[in-house]
Amino acid sequence: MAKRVVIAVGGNAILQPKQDPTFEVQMTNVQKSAEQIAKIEAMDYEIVLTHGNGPQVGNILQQNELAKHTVPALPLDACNGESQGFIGYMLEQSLKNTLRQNQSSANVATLLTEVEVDRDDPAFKDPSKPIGVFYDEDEAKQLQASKGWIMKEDAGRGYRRVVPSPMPAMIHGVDSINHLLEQNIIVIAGGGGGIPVYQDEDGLLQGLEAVIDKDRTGRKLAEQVNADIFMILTDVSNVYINYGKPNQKKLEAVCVKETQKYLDDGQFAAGSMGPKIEAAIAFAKTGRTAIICSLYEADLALQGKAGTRISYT
Ligand SMILES: Nc1ncnc2c1ncn2[C@@H]1O[C@H](COP(=O)(O)OP(=O)(O)O)[C@@H](O)[C@H]1O
Ligand SMILES: NC(=O)OP(=O)(O)O
Repeated sequence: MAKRVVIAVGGNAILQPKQDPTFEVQMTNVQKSAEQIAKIEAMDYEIVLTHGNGPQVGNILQQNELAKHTVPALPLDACNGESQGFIGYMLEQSLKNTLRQNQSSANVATLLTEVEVDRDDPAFKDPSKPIGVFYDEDEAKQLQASKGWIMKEDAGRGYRRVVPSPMPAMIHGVDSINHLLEQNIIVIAGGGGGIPVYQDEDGLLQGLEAVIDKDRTGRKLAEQVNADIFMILTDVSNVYINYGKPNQKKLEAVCVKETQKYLDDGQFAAGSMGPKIEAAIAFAKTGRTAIICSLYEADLALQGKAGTRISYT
């Protein structure tokens, strides 16, 4: 029986911080990512693919704000939906073309995914999710004063606007995902962490203005579709301790207890590797394996030849 993997691709797979955020640039990046995902498909895995949207949803929000005097602005949950749609389109088309070239019989489907969160999640009072482009300190101060945006420093890379980022509690559409996987279809779901929603007093779904972390949603998705492996693809080959220092050491196979200790010791930056490690630990606690590795070594990592593997013991 084919093994099931949930793969979360990082922002760099779609747009790198210094790149111009044109559609063409993002499409070129996505095409390279699709070639890597197709290698995993060729290894006979059932694949659920999820992805970030921080730069894209920030840019959509800004487009809305700039045009609001002529076209009414959409709320952030609708912007999340837009970003799922256009990133899903780029991924789906690139994957279909690559699979066709590889003469694979697999197909691809993108699902718009709502994710339930707690309306009273404390994250709504403490925005922390960086979105959109980077600014220097002076620009950040000006934007904070003129537009009322909340600006925070993002992992040593500059200042960005931040929005609330509640925890994902329940992914919608898992039955559909399971059905598609059984039909040899790669499913793109939970993009941008999913569209945050809650159930109101009448049991009706309503959108919320927030951006969920895609690694957290990826982990939840992996649990809900009963995946064998949860994989986070990013722009470093491994997780390191003492990262960036002369004595940095790469982690290859680590258990939950050891990884938790490094996390508690502050080895993983809050806005970047920290959430990935938290998600990986949470998944590994279910007794299955989480992998963090480079997008370009994903196939090797699944064979145990690259990346960082986090297991319960
Ligand atoms: N301990 C660590 N080991 C490896 N990378 C780390 C560590 N701490 C921070 N990082 C940073 O995490 C980055 C990946 O996180 P992030 O930029 O959020 O990725 P993505 O956009 O791919 O989700 C790496 O480029 C690296 O600079
Ligand atoms: N939603 C989300 O986590 O996006 P990024 O990975 O691009 O920050």
